[in-house]
Amino acid sequence: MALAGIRVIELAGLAPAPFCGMLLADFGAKVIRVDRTKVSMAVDTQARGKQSVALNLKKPQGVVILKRLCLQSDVIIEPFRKGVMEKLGLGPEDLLKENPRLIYARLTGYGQSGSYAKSAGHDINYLAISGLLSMLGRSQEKPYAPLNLVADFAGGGLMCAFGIVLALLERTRSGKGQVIDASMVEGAAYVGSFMWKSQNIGLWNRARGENMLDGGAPFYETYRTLDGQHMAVGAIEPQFYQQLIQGLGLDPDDLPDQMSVSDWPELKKIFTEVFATKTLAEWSQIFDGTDACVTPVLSLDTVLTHPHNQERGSFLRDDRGELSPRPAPVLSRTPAGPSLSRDPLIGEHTRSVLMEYGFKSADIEQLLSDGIVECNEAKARL
Ligand SMILES: C[C@H](CCC[C@@H](C)[C@H]1CC[C@H]2[C@@H]3[C@H](O)C[C@@H]4C[C@H](O)CC[C@]4(C)[C@H]3C[C@H](O)[C@]12C)C(=O)SCCNC(=O)CCNC(=O)[C@H](O)C(C)(C)COP(=O)(O)OP(=O)(O)OC[C@H]1O[C@@H](n2cnc3c(N)ncnc32)[C@H](O)[C@@H]1OP(=O)(O)O
Repeated sequence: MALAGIRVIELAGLAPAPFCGMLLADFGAKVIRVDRTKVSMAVDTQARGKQSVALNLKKPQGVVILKRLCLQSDVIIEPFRKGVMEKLGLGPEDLLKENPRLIYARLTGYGQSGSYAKSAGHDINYLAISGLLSMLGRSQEKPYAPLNLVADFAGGGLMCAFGIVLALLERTRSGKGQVIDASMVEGAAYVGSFMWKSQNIGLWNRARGENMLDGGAPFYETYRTLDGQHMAVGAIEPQFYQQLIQGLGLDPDDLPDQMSVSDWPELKKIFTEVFATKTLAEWSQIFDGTDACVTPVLSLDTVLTHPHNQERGSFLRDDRGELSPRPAPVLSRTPAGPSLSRDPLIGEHTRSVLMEYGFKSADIEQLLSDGIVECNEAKARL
């Protein structure tokens, strides 16, 4: 796998950093998640392929252990508010001094500088400050955040993983690590570059929800079917739009022009009425194999049974039968090899990881009895 041999220390966080760690693990990195002690249940739902060490960083010995782990690792991902790591004596200066090859990734909402740097926040706040939230939502309605996909995952976890891979690549030339300041506000805005750079071609001239790609156009919309499901329509280009009209059984001569914006509401009404006359299966049969750009809106439960997804093996089931997306993209020689085993329990690998990093058995027992680290091997065997 592409990242085989890379060791990553991921300090446990909420959603973006765990996703970043999972991406690296899927592509072969050894990812050790450092959890707090005295926590009963992991909230990391993106723990595929990771190991867990439970370590109390509020104790000086805990800090020493983390430093030792970082000394023999390639990457650390920290998901805390600005200043937290420095307060613990684990800031970039401390760790890079000891391991100049270390890549120190700081995944935060607002970045390491600026007046918001120390403020709490979540995806919706970062999306708001990025400018993008103002563009998301239906006509005449308030802005609407599309789950926590854009800032947490695209602009946050994924962008941070990109930064880490860039830094690893650069290190092969310089031999040096570096600090990555991954701000979700900036990551989200960057993912949205198209929105800034396409303003001068008139794509966003109208109010929110009234443009071509934000729900304004009848040919870029979802429609309810007879059986209460939905079809997605993305027939932008005239030659594809023509196939949409044909599939709907409409006569183009009876309809206003595709690009007549003032007629869009009327055209939407017509499409809505027609889509409501057939089931999702019937519409799929009509449009599959055409270039009308019309597809069924699948649920998380039905993706697996769709022929295209089945043919490509786009989703996988783990040992417990849970379904999730296969890692993307697919590399021809060194594809990802996601773990199919259950997620780690908190502290399940404390002992084995510490041994691997050179700690002696007796020292580990002492750390356990002092409450600096915790083990959950017994629970894991149940
Ligand atoms: C929209 C998403 C978030 C969705 C997440 C939800 C899925 C989950 C959120 C709450 C969860 C539920 C809840 O936990 C209750 C249940 C728990 C149960 O176990 C499971 C079920 C639950 C219902 C559970 C279910 C779900 O998991 C939830 C609903 C996002 O937007 S995520 C993005 C958030 N933003 C960032 O990540 C940006 C950077 N980070 C920050 O800005 C801050 O970290 C943040 C997120 C604002 C949190 O601030 P907080 O004050 O809590 O922390 P920090 O200031 O960063 O400081 C961390 C302190 O912890 C100490 N520490 C860290 N590691 C250790 C250690 N190993 N040992 C000892 N101490 C440690 C560290 O030193 C800091 O201490 P100080 O405060 O003293 O400096």
